[in-house]
Amino acid sequence: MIETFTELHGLRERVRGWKRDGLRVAFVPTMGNLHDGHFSLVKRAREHADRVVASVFVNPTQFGPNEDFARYPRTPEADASGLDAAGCDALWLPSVETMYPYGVEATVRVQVPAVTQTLEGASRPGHFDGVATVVSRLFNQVQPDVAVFGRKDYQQLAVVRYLVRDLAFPIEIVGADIIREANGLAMSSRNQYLSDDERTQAALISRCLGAMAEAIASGQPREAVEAQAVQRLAEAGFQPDYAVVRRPDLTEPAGGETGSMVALIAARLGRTRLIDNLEFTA
Ligand SMILES: Nc1ncnc2c1ncn2[C@@H]1O[C@H](COP(=O)(O)OP(=O)(O)OP(=O)(O)O)[C@@H](O)[C@H]1O
Ligand SMILES: CC(C)(CO)[C@@H](O)C(=O)[O-]
Ligand code: BAL
Repeated sequence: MIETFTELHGLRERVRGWKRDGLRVAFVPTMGNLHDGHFSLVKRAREHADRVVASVFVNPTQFGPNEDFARYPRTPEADASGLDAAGCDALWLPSVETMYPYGVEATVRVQVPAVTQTLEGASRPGHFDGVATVVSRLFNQVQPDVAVFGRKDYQQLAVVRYLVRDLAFPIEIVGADIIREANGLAMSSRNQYLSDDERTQAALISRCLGAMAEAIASGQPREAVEAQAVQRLAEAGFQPDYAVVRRPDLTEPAGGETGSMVALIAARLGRTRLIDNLEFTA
């Protein structure tokens, strides 16, 4: 049966006990309202460790002033039973006061400038400072051997890899594949904001990513492929923030370059902002 911890002392005692017994501990950080994408991370974590801790914390410092912090779906009971069924051993469920005991505004901030100037970092100023700050705190609180992050948040995974490297966290980072609905829509807590019609429409994002990958692999120029994707999304009623092709490290590929690539899209549909990506070889 999963154990829920709301105070740091209890969580630390439990994790220390496991480590004293020579057990390897994995960590899955989330913002809750869990779905099969999150549960796949727990299963992945299980493959890498003897015990799994998940956190549910809607982190105020990664939301912009006009974003959805207040209305972000919060479902702690359902999250705990879903995590239990997925084989998670402990749930770390801190309040904002427990996470930021000296105040949200006054807290030390962690920045990862190398990968946060573009894409999500440009569309959501300050977002990755909040992510890097809370992930650093969470890593120090849980002190796992391994942590699992979804590849859906592709740039976030890059940020976390930099963080671990530069701050020398002794934690192995595992990236887990994107879990999708039957129509191709990447699972996401924010899909809850979509109406039934929008949910059907939203599958266009993954189809656009597939078309971008095919077009690049067949030698079409990157700028034209990106512009076509933006146009297709806009014509279908989306407000695209970006539709781009990048190298795996998120730098811009040269014209005609081949090898590993990633196509990334962020677009608003009604009041919902969606992101998705597709890794491919050109
Ligand atoms: N469909 C998915 N497949 C794989 N991993 C996922 C998926 N959705 C979320 N994750 C991962 O789960 C972790 C927690 O993400 P988070 O709680 O923000 O969920 P989310 O569904 O992405 O929410 P949001 O809608 O707010 O972006 C992150 O590492 C994220 O990449
Ligand atoms: C990593 C994370 C839990 C930090 O708040 C969040 O950004 C998320 O859910 O992807
Ligand atoms: N899934 C990334 C967290 C966020 O959008 O704030």
